[in-house]
Amino acid sequence: MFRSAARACRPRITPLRTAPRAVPAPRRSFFWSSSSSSAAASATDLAANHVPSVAPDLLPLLFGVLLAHAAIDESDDEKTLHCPPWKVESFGDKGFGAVAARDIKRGERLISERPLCCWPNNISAEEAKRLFEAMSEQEQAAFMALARTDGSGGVTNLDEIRARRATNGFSIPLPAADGSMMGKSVAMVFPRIARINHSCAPNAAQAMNFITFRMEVYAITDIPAGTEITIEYVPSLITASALERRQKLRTSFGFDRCLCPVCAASPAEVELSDSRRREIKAISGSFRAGGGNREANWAKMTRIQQLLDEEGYRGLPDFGDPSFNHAFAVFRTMLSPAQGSTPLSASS
Ligand SMILES: C[S@@+](CC[C@H](N)C(=O)[O-])C[C@H]1O[C@@H](n2cnc3c(N)ncnc32)[C@H](O)[C@@H]1O
Repeated sequence: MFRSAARACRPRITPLRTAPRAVPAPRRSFFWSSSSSSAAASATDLAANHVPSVAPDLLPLLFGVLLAHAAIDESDDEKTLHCPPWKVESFGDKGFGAVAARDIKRGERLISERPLCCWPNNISAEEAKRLFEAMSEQEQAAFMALARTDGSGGVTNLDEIRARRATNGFSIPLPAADGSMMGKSVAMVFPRIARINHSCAPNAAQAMNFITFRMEVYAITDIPAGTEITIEYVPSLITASALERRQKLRTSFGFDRCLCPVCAASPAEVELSDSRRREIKAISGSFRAGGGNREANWAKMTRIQQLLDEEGYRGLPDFGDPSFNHAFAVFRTMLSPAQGSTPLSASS
């Protein structure tokens, strides 16, 4: 199952789309006693982005209503909703994969897709069967058409339903009402996105949009027509050696041998890649110890970026440390200033 959710499926939390109705200024009436001004003020506060108290047995119904009415992002067009710019082709040992059907520009959204199912991460065979049987025939057919891994990792010896869920599911942390992550993750399967294979130097990235309840995939490089579109399944691979990545992919997905260009390169190139990733790990880890002046830190970040470039890694890396991830994202923003301006220097 995709474990990349914590970073790559990072939900984009934005305020509720439906603007709350303006609450009139409290007026004295027989509803409010003269001593109720504080109650009136807190009611005004509540109206802005309030999550109502809901009786538990109404939750499934309300969730269904919210899903049915969740607005489509205005920038979603028919293509990203229904017809992604890729063809599904066979890639031999990797099974099927997604190939760009036309030239794709960096930053393009390739798809915006609702999950086929949204299930607990760990379920028994009986529970999986029950949930599967509750799906429509069309949903069941789409689900069963997906790949199932028979590899040697964590997804062996599973029944047909759970094996498909494990091979194709994203484990997605749910956001809390205040925008923080609740820590509880659920498994979601997106039938078109599920055809995208993994790469340790991907050209696309995925993110869950909880407003539309759709997974979105973006190109992070230009992707020429005929090129395979890939995403990263597991977080923090940028600091892992080929062997460590193999172990992580085996445990999470049951595929033993990553056939991406980084892992399938010659032994000498793999060794070079390992040494770059070791250095990235060492430098990013050195920030945890704290200290260092701005110039030294800038130099370290610059070195990491150089190593990433040599590695052909175009995504925003997950170093396994949220605060360093954030610092590096800020560094990247400073590296690519608006056109026409001068990059900020270490001393500025
Ligand atoms: C979500 S599916 C991807 C689509 C799948 N190839 C298909 O035929 O539908 C994940 C499975 O694809 C295969 N796969 C994906 N990326 C791979 C890679 N880099 N190397 C080898 N196999 C890969 C593995 O069997 C993995 O369990």
